[in-house]
Amino acid sequence: MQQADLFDTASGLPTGPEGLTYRSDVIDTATEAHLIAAVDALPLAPFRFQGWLGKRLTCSFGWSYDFDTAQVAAAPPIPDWLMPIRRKAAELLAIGEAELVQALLIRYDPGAGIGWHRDRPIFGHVAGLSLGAPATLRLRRRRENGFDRHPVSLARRSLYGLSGPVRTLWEHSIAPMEDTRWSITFRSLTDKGRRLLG
Ligand SMILES: O=C(O)CCC(=O)C(=O)O
Ligand SMILES: [Fe+2]
Repeated sequence: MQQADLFDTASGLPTGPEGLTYRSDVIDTATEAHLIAAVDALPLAPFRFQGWLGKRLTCSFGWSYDFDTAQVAAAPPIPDWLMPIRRKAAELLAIGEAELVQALLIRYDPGAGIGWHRDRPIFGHVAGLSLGAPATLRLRRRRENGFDRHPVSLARRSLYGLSGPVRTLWEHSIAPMEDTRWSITFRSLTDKGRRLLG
């Protein structure tokens, strides 16, 4: 199996898929508690899908989006209290913060996860802050004979970024949680997204 891009050629150490970034401890514990309370105070709606993933609760700003509905619609503007997080997300992605026009807030209660998917192609860069229980972001890319896989441990209060190949060629998923996790993800639009949504 060809896995050259998963390893640094000089050191032989794994580097992970290109475009994957990660930063731990981007907020303190008081801010984490404040954000969790703020997310829980939102009108979180159960994802309409009937099944084991249905326990995921979401709220969107900028544009509403859920990975396996075909619908994208205008949503309320991103509130001020999310702006410091958006700034950190933009820093990690090395883009301007105004590019992150969409925010998706999710609560995964025990038993809730998110199945294998790539985010919709109208969206470009993705960055996500993890709150509450730690999780594993599972990454996979189809090969001729199976998959390359790269699990990423998401500590609470950490931020991950997905750009380039890990965003466009790799799928991601999160296994059903045992304890509650919240995530705050931000997305930019691709050229295609800008054409479609203006
Ligand atoms: O909760 C997360 O960090 C990932 C969410 C996700 O993959 C999505 O909403 O597209
Ligand atoms: Fe996703």
